This record gives sequence, structure tokens and C-alpha cells, in this order.
Amino acid sequence: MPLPKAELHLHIEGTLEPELAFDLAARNGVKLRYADTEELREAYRFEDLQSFLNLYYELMTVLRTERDFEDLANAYLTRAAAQGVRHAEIFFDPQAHLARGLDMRTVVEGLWRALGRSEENHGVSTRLILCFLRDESADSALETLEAARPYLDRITGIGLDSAEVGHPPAKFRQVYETAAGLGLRRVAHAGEEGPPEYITQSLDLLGIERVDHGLRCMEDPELVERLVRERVPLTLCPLSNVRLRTVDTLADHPLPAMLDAGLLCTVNSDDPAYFGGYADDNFRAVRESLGLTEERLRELARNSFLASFLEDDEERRARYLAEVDAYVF
Ligand code: HPA
Ligand SMILES: [Zn+2]
Repeated sequence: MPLPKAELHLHIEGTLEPELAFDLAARNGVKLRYADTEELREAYRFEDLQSFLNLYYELMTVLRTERDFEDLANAYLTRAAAQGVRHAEIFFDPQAHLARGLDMRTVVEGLWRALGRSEENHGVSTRLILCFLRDESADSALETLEAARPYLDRITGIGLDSAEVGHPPAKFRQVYETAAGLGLRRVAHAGEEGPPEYITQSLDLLGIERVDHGLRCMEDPELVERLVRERVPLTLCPLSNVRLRTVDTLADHPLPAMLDAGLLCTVNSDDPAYFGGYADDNFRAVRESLGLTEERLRELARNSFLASFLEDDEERRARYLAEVDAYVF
């Protein structure tokens, strides 16, 4: 049985496995430019974030109906449960779907058909986080938040993803302010490819409560000190970092140094269908490549629940933490 954990950095569109992509393409009459799953897998060699995003946006065009989003989420939850995930806070990218003519209802209600029954069906509690695409305009983000208003009972928070460099957090100040006024929790990708200043800006201008990635904080000792002092969680994604060449090899990953510095780190899978592993695959990879001790792994699992948005269900959080404490490696 894998270590119990929460997954806090997971793009549902990034869980689209090649087999499901072809099934949905056939179901919806969408033509993919790959002959089969093998040829598609050949395309999974990325130079950087953008080269991955190009394929990520291309493949998600097979998602068209509520049932497609439901099937996608159920496939993820099945895999996540098998990897010890007890709680998942799941990102989705509505702008990428609205731009293709889908409506917000199809996306949110489709996902909810799986998420709303996830505890009974998979034993996984869930939250949904709406991400804005930072390479789209601030106005588009505001329009997307407006389109999501009827569904806010399904949505816990907002995030910021897609191409980071050249799209500073400051651009999204207004939409984050509006979202805060609506009672939404706030996170943002920062310091994956972008500079440490993007992390600082996300904290100061967007009021974020967690940093997604945040790897490049290590270039700024003062920022590290602040993140430690303010107990700001970081959602790290080690296999993603290797595949997108943010680090050269897993053995070079700064996770041990980050833990030693006192940062509240968590380990997550990001886009597991593309990066070669789900949540526990990431845990096992860092254990093997970085020689993390069992107590370090337990700390990472504890951190995942401490950093989760379970404030509305502290009883559940306590139960999950007790499971981590009782886990025998
Ligand atoms: O790793 C990521 N980074 C930024 N945007 C993304 N959208 C999906 N995955 C990612
Ligand atoms: Zn991500």
C-alpha cells in the first residue's frame, strides 16, 4: 500500500493518456495527426514548457462532451487512488475549451459527474481549481471568471498556468482581487521557468496561498527565508521538472536542499500522462534518485495534507494526517 497523500498540483487535461485520447477521438470523430498511440508517445520528448504545452493543447481537442470530461476524471481518480492519493485538488483550463466552442457548463458539470461521486467510487476527496491561461489577456481571465459564476459552488479556487516567461503575475491582479471577493482560494504557477520575482509578485499582488512549482525561489535566499517564515507551501513536480528540462536529472533536483532550508514542500505529478508518472511514481522516483529517508517521505505526505484546502473539513484532515503517521514503510 502506497503512502497516503494529497495531490495538490494536477492538471486534469494532463491526465489524458494516449489510449483514452484515441478512444475519445474515435467517439467524437476528431482526427489526430498520429497514426496510433505508439506514434503519439514518440512525440513526448519535450525541450521546455512550451513544447509540452503545444501537444497538451492539441490533444485536449478530443474532449467534447460532459461524458468525455467525466471519463477523463474517473480515469485519473482510479489511478490516483491506486497510488495512495486520498485527496486531490484538481486544476482545469476552461479557456482552452471555451476557445474551441465548448461552454463552461460542459466542462464543469462533466468533471463534477466524476468528482461529485469520487468519495463513494474511489475513496478520494476532491476540490476543483479553475486556472487562467497566463498567455491570454487579463480581460479574457475576467470573462472566464464571469462564465464560471453559476458554478462557484463546485469551484474552490483559482490558479494561473500555461507559458510563464513574459507573462508576469501583475497582469492578473484585478481578476485575483475579484476572485478573492467571491471567496475563492488563490494559487499560481510561479518560478517554474520564470524568475523568483514572479513568486514574490504572486504573493504580494495576487495574494496566493500556495506556490505551484516555485523551484526558482532557490536563487533568492531572502525569498526562501520569507517562504519559510510565512509557511507558504510549494507544490513541486519532480518528474515534470526533468521532462521539461527545468532540472537536468532527478539526482540534481533541489528538493533535499529545499526541505533542509525548511520550506513546506509537497510532491505532485503535474501532467502525469505526459511526464511518466502519477503521484506515488513521483514519490518513489525522489526516494530512489535523491535518497530521501522514510521520515522525509512522511514529512512530504504530512505537508500535502497541511497545505491542502481542507479548512472546511478539519476532521477529515486530522484523519488523513493520522493515516500518514501510522503508515509503515
Ligand atoms: O507544468 C505546467 N506549467 C504551466 N502550465 C501548465 N499547464 C499544464 N501543465 C503546466
Ligand atoms: Zn502545473
